[in-house]
Amino acid sequence: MAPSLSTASDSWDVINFAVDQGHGVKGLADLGLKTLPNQYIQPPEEQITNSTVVDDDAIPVIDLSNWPDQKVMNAICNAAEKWGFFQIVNHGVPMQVLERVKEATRRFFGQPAEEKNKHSKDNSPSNNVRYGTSFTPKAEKALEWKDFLSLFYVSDDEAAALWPSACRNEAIEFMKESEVVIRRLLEALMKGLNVNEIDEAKESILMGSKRINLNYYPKCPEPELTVGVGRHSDVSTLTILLQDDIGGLYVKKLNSNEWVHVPPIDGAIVINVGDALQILSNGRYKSIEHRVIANGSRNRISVPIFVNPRPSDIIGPLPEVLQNGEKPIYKQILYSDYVKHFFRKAHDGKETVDFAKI
Ligand SMILES: COc1cc(/C=C/C(=O)SCCNC(=O)CCNC(=O)[C@H](O)C(C)(C)COP(=O)(O)OP(=O)(O)OC[C@H]2O[C@@H](n3cnc4c(N)ncnc43)[C@H](O)[C@@H]2OP(=O)(O)O)ccc1O
Ligand SMILES: O=C(O)CCC(=O)C(=O)O
Ligand SMILES: [Fe+2]
Repeated sequence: MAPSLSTASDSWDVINFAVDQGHGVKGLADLGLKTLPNQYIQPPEEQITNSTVVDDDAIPVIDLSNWPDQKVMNAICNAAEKWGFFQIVNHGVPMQVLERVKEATRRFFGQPAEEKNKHSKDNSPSNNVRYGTSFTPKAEKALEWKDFLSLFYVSDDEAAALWPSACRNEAIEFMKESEVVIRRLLEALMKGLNVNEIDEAKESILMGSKRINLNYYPKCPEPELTVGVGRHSDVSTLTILLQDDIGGLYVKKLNSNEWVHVPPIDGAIVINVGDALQILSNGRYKSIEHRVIANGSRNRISVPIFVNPRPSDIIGPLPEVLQNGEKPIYKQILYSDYVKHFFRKAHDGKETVDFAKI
């Protein structure tokens, strides 16, 4: 049972309640706490302050309505090189699909903790379905103010058997409806690297597996002391991110200490390059650090689809990128080793990609 607000202000086991019993930060927020539990207080250097945020610059917004258009393809490659992040509009994924998956996310997290916790690491019958809170609580010095459901796609049959019914159909629909645009983006990015055909092997490395996460950031007491998600880059090839209208995602500008906000645009999808594509492109396309603030007045949701190599793929700089004598800066690595390395430690900015450096 959840503690009362008066119990909550005494010393009680926050970790046991939020992590082990599966109440998550939503459970903490529902208690109406007035102060942030100590376990969520981030060190000052990780707290997000206005001093490093700039508002005179923004990630590109790219209109895909005239596909295929060389100018648009160039804009995609330039954005991937200079920002690692961009937004797309007129992308072809129907608005109703986007609305349905956002609604399903709210429905899943609106359920009682006992229901959500059936999908926790300890209770889920499969590693492919995981409900949790923060990022990797056992390895973190300070927790993050976020609950998540992470769904690794294997097949429709497996999803029908294992994914939570509160959001299963909508999550699959979003994944399927975004396939065309994912392929287009990857084709454009590959052309920019002199890869003119995506054969079977490249298809596996670029988009052989997918994971969809549903993220829930409840409103937070003392939001300035914590983070929604700490500084990290994604380990994917590309991430297709749907956010609601609240805002709070910040992206680090290349070669600087400045951060820019990613403003919510109705109907837009945020795209970012992940570590796998940075490695495949030998550093040409940038997997950029990003983070999410906690919000003191409203709940926020987001739904990233991580497009990845298959776990069994070996990834390294593509031969086409090295054909003119360019030196590889990354070694060949087994993708699942890379991902395990990422998941076993707390968020630490761009450190993960060093694991693959020569
Ligand atoms: C959650 O908050 C996040 C997430 C992110 C994610 C960003 C991405 O880019 S996700 C894309 C990742 N790529 C893939 O999923 C495709 C490839 N998949 C694999 O290689 C494997 O499925 C695997 C992920 C490595 C799992 O392999 P398995 O053999 O089953 O290994 P395990 O022992 O189960 O897991 C290893 C280790 O990782 C932890 N873990 C696994 N899955 C998740 C998950 N979805 N979320 C969090 N942690 C996970 C697991 O607990 C294990 O750690 P232990 O300490 O328990 O050993 C970005 C930002 C966020 O805030
Ligand atoms: O919630 C967001 O806007 C971004 C979340 C994120 O970076 C992630 O899940 O990898
Ligand atoms: Fe991310």
